[in-house]
Amino acid sequence: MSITAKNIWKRFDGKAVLRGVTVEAPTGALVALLGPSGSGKTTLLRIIAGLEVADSGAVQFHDDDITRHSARDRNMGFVFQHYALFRHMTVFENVAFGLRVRRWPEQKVRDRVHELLNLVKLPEMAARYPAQMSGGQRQRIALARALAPEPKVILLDEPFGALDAQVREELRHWLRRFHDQFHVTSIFVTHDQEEAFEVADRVIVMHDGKVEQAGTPAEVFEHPVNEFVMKFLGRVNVFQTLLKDGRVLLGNVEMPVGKGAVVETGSGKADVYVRPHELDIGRTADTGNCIRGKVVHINPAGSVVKVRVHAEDFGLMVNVDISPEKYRSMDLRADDQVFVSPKTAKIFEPDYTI
Ligand SMILES: Nc1ncnc2c1ncn2[C@@H]1O[C@H](COP(=O)(O)OP(=O)(O)OP(=O)(O)O)[C@@H](O)[C@H]1O
Repeated sequence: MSITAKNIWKRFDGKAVLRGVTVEAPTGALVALLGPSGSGKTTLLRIIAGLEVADSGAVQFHDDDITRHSARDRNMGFVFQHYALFRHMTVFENVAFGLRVRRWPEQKVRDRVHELLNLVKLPEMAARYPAQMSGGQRQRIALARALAPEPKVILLDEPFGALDAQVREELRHWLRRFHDQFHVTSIFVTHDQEEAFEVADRVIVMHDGKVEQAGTPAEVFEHPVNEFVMKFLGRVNVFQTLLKDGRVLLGNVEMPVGKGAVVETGSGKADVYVRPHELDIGRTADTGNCIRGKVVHINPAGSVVKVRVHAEDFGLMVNVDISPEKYRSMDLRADDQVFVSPKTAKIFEPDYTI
């Protein structure tokens, strides 16, 4: 069952927090709403859930307009950041709650609760109370509870936000595998880019009450449509360059931005974006087209080695990511002189100053 929110507007106290937002979660997809705090993700999710009313716009369940349906009639499951489990009820009763509200017969309730506890791999927890479980286990039970009444859509609002990094990562993989098994259409709110990319089939990047870009994780990461998306989706160096005669120059260094109207016809200043892994580093100025600098810091922890280089000629810090092999073979240290060359670069609309 696909779900669509069309041209949603919402104001709080006169301030528009959603400004004509359209999003779609195709049948069986796991879609992430990704954006910084205050971009309107939760408000949009609550409107889809029927917990908040939009000023204008429509919510559709497949081809049915459900804009005026109550939250209860929408039959969607929710999982929130802060464990929404009832403290005074056992795990069994928590999972059974939505079924009892719907007056399921007792035997069906029992069968369904046990089925779900098996699904979330916590069958032995039925008699426990929420306080007797870890945060990660509680969120799995919260998901079991949301799934119990067989909803067509699951809405998750920062479900792992309150957990520590390691548990969060485990739960992400778990959620992804879980989703691959059951394919319930799901919308997942997060402000964590890594989380969105690891879990979702589609990512919708929101900012300031609008959708900036929607697509697969690879599409939005590799082809960001604007500066906001570029900056939001990972670390990036921003170079202030000059457009001149079809060239994009940082001093004498030409930025390999490819062809396009901006470069062909533009002049004046323009920001150019280069991800740390799109820069090469060497001890000599082999290509000639490189930025001279001094290594100020090296962080070798992780799958890439993060090198910070001070480019004196331009008065800027440049972040370069290199492989551990390259780091070892160069025997790179702080204070070494290096030459940094861009392998590829990206330019958006220029900031004309003429
Ligand atoms: N009930 C409300 N009354 C007034 N303002 C609200 C209400 N709910 C949300 N807002 C405001 O709407 C804006 C969007 O909030 P929302 O919670 O949707 O953003 P978000 O992207 O989910 O942020 P976060 O990641 O911090 O939860 C914020 O400026 C917030 O203060």
